[in-house]
Amino acid sequence: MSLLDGLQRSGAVRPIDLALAHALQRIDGTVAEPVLVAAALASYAVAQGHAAFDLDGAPSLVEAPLDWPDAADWRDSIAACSWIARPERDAASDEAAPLVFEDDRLYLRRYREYERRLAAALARLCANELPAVHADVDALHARLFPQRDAGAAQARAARRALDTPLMLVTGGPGTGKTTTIARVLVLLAAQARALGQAAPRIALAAPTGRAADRMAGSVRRIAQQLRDGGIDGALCDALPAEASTLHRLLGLVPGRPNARFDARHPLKLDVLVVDEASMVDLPLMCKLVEALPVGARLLLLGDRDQLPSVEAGDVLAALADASDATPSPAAPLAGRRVHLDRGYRQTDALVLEPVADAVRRGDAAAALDGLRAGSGGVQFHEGALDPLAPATRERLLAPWRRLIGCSEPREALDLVNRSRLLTALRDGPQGAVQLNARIEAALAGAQREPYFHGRLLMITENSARHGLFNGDVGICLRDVDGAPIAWFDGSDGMRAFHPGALPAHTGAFAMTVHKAQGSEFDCVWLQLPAVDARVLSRELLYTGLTRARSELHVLGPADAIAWAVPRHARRVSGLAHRLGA
Ligand SMILES: Nc1ncnc2c1ncn2[C@@H]1O[C@H](COP(=O)(O)OP(=O)(O)OP(=O)(O)O)[C@@H](O)[C@H]1O
Repeated sequence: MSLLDGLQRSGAVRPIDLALAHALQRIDGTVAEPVLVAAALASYAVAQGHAAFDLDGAPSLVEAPLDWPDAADWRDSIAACSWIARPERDAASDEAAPLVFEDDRLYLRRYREYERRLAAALARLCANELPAVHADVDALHARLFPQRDAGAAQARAARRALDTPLMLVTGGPGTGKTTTIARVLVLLAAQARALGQAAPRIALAAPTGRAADRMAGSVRRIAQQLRDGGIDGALCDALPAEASTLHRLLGLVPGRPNARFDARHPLKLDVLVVDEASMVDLPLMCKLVEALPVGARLLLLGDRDQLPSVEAGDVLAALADASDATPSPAAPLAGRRVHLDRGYRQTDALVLEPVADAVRRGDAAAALDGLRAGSGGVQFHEGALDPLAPATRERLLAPWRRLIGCSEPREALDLVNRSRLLTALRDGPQGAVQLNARIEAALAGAQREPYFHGRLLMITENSARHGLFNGDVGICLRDVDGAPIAWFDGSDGMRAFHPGALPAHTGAFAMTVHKAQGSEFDCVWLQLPAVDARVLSRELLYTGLTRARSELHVLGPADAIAWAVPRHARRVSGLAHRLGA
């Protein structure tokens, strides 16, 4: 049996990946079989979140015991194929070739172009000349960041942000990224005033609606604190009260490839702040940076230890690596990042840092010790494989049961958003689908209705027509006549939909950690699987743990910690290399 047949029979890759190989075979019967297989894998790699297929990575990309070609032979046959461009050998190599082989990575042309365009756009952005920081602004900086040891990294990040058009601020939850950048925006307003310019046009954006709402809420709170602290109100007015999703900002409509704003029709702003940058994928980051007008500033906030974007990328990690490169003309991002590592959040109860830090560092034994010690709001239900078992059932369901007596949509949504069951997997007994169904059955009780009072819903597709987007969460409530209505949060208040008219959606009491990226909950129940799975990674565990604000329950075998912590959810990408790392 040929390798291509073997790949097909294994069921490990998608029909569309094989279709690319078969199309190539039809066009040119002389294309060697290893090349056809590599083409299928280049397509499959993108679906797995990689920008390209790394030739040495076949066994870890495809879960099937196949006899992979010898790496050197594979390389040679790819290099000899006229359907694959080789820009390193021939800069003008065929623009029409569907695949590009570069740096030992095989790309679908489109993704190689996204990487190349993003690297070029970032280099252009970094080359923008900025006026020198005015003395008044330095004075205000000193006032906003009184030099205490604890806040020194924040002060440094803010000062650096003033004199660079691109700045990355990385750090875990509650390390003060938003606090720092909000003060930077006040300083930029002061700089414009000192130079006799109009106040800067500032936009706040994030990859998901929830993350955008959370950011806007934080910035509004910080603006008020600054006003209360005696900072000039006119400067504080420069802080936007709202934030939008990146899709809305760019005018990207589902199903249409082109954004309303792009390099030829740039965004009308001077400063763009993007939160949760770890969730931004390669195509979106490319479109975003290209759409910035000349002279604009970009401030990226994120936590590189979290899961990378679902779609192709791991852009934040690449940018962070590029910012750590030795300064040189080939490394435009060098020195443009500050990492904040001290947590400030007022947690009353939750002491998460020892466990989260151990996971981040890759120390499984320390993570397990921290979980077992179980102090400060962290509880490890060691060996528990079913959160609905008697030991935890009522504690898990209690906050959602309270919804029965609640008829006010916003109050109900706030209540239900306080607690969430997160899973590593989607399917199987410890997966989100089954657990959610069982929770719904327990809560619906006598109602036995699919859209029972208090059911939590999550939208799973983008629908511009409804103004509802993948990941939006809403609540079903019965109206006075007993008819079910689904309520979703909107910028103008709660919006009502007939459940039958909603775009694709699912129940959301239990959801995967992937779906919970960008959200936080007072209480998180994190169910780990009984058996190892490839999605179980250090980043997944870290992201799951850090969604909790005041109470965290981890359920699962101790082994799950040992499986997850050594495994990285890293992605194949050439972006850092293009930026001199
Ligand atoms: N230097 C500081 N001194 C005291 N408190 C601080 C300091 N910096 C931040 N905080 C407080 O810590 C909390 C978290 O800050 P902030 O929201 O800015 O963190 P973040 O890194 O943006 O968090 P997230 O990743 O969740 O968005 C806030 O309550 C803030 O007031």
